Amino acid sequence: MQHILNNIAKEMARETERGKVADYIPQLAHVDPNQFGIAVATPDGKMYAAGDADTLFSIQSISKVFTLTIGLGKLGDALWTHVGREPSGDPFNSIMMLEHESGRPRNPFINAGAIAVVDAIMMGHEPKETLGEILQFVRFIADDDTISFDHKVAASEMQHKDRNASLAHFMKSFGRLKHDVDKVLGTYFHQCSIAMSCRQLARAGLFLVSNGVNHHTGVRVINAQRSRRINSLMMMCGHYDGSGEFAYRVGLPGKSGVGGGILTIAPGKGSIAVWSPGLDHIGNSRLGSKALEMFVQETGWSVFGH
Ligand SMILES: NC(=O)CC[C@H](N)C(=O)O
Repeated sequence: MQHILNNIAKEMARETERGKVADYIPQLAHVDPNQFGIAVATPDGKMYAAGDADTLFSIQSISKVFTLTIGLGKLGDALWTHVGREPSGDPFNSIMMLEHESGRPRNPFINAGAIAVVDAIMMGHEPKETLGEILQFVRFIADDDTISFDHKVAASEMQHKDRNASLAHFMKSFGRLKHDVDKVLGTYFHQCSIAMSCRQLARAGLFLVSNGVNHHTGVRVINAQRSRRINSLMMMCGHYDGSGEFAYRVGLPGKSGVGGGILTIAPGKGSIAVWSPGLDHIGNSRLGSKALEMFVQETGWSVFGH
């Protein structure tokens, strides 16, 4: 495994087409695109890593997997009255389908859906309390109390919130959001600003590898059925309108973020986190996807076989 990761990191270092760093969040535009990291955590407690696997990056939309897990824990199936679970085939920040579907977002991984989920888990609480809960959960699954928000990234997004604010106000006009729009957005931007390394992220994904149990800590996080369902959603919706392409090339549940990270789950085998800040036109990490494609080719870890 270590050999495979070293080879992938070496290949990626040679790449010249590295994609484009997200610049609509000015704080992310400063990130050096010449970075690449990969880490694999396995249920037997092993961790393999190569490249910039200890560098912290903004997990952005990968956080939507964690808030979905919290939301299902709090509301159970009632969460599905707030958000659907079908692939959108649209960009992550699209407003189009919201009107047709009366303000109920298609799935929890597009921005509108994640905003609806965070509104649901706030349940009358102040943003600070909800953020404390989200951070506590991420630290718990990653078994790492050093994980924190990057307040500069959150502030940068708040300053350039127009698109997400439009989505939120539009949903609110259908009576879909319970809380004040700015409070919901502030909470959403902070959840997206969580900074983690590939190693931390790979460990955080372990509970989805083993039917809800994190074998690193030995603790059951969710039940097996819920774990299976979250993985299905990641497979179908985790890369927005690039989800089909990711399934075709990699064949694993995965969730990307515009910080350039991708968390990928190989059920029963391991949790793989990759990071490279340059994005493709859809907003998914260009080298991250490429590295994962190489990884499944070498390991045969795709759920569809070699
Ligand atoms: N795809 C993403 O990672 C988008 C998340 C980002 N915080 C946004 O709302 O635009």
